[in-house]
Amino acid sequence: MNHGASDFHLQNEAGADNDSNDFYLQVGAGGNSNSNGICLQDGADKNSDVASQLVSTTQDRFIGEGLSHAQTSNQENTHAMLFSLSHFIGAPSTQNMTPAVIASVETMLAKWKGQEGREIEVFEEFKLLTSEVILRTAFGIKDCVLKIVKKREDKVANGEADSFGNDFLGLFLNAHHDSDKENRISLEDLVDESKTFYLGGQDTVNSLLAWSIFPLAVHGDWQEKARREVIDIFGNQNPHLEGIAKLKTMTMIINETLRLYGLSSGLMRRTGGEVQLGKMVLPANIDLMPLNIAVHHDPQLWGDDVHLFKPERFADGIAKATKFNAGAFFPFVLGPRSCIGMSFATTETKIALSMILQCYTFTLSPPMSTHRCLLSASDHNMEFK
Ligand code: HEM
Repeated sequence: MNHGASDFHLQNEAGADNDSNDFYLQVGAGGNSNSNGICLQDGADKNSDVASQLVSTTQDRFIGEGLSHAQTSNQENTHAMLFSLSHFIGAPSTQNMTPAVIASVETMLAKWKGQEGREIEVFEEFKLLTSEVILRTAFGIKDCVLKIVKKREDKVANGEADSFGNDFLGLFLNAHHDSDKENRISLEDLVDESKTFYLGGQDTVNSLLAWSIFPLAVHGDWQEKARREVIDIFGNQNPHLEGIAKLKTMTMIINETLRLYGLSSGLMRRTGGEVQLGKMVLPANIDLMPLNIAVHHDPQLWGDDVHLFKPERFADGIAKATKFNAGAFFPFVLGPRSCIGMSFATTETKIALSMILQCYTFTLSPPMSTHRCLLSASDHNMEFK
């Protein structure tokens, strides 16, 4: 379902009262310059027309059997990959990625300066940003994966380098050359994983950024709280990992954004054997689609204000917000097939939002009236001020 565009009116923080510094940003999660639509219920990877075509028609050819599509028959390899990748994408790697994210956000902000007074399609801007980040962090260079693989292998073989590199591709190459046959992945898998990471790292963070900036434009009080926290922690300096870990208000905002505008509406699962689900007995080999969006919008779990943007529900952490119901909040899924890019995604989002908040205030721009109708019609009761 596509909703229309959401436009933002940004003010340069340095000259917040100066009209000449004002400019408009437009957020359209549709990723399609014609529709500029925001989709409240579809998955992030399905938000853009282009992405949904890929998912529905060319996914296998394009993505192949990357981690996200690995079937249970591949699970041993998948688990081996998951184990090492989780470690790579988890805490240690956020240190490696921080300078790359900062450099990419700086490029974006420099471009915004030149665009003052004009409307900017923020979703497109974030798409470029996240694409650049993933290329810098995941592959280092933009060339064809196989060409890079060959180059790196040659270097290690000639003794010019002692490792395949510190990025995702280097990790995949290590797995490809693993001395233990059980853990080894084929070259084909390596290429598929690279494509999965490229797509996984781009559309998802792009959407999270666009959806996070949206309620902040609507709820100026939360925007101000977030800015105060950012300034308290970083001042006017670039974000650093130690400070990112202290961004409590921003974490609450991101969690509430993921709850309300979660990027995936449901998850495809197949029963491996007969299984009891509550009072139901499900036979083997049937497809299920647990709807995380339904759980995230269930008033019995979250209260009557379930449709309102209220980051304060996460003030004492996820456990308290969910009344200790572990299955009530799973934007990155729970269990062995959970998202391995979670830490990467949230860190990138926090860096980008911090740097935007340091420079600009933003409000919804006049064309948002269309959205007001759409949003209230869709029972989301967004409070527009
Ligand atoms: C806000 C950002 C993101 C969200 C909300 C998100 C959400 C999810 C969800 C819901 C799944 C489970 C899908 C399923 O089981 O059917 C998943 C899996 C996955 N995600 Fe993410 N993701 C995000 C960012 C990323 C990033 C940045 C990367 C990579 C750099 C990534 C890589 C993956 C991979 C490889 C899987 C498959 C894991 C497996 O099946 O074993 N994700 N993600």
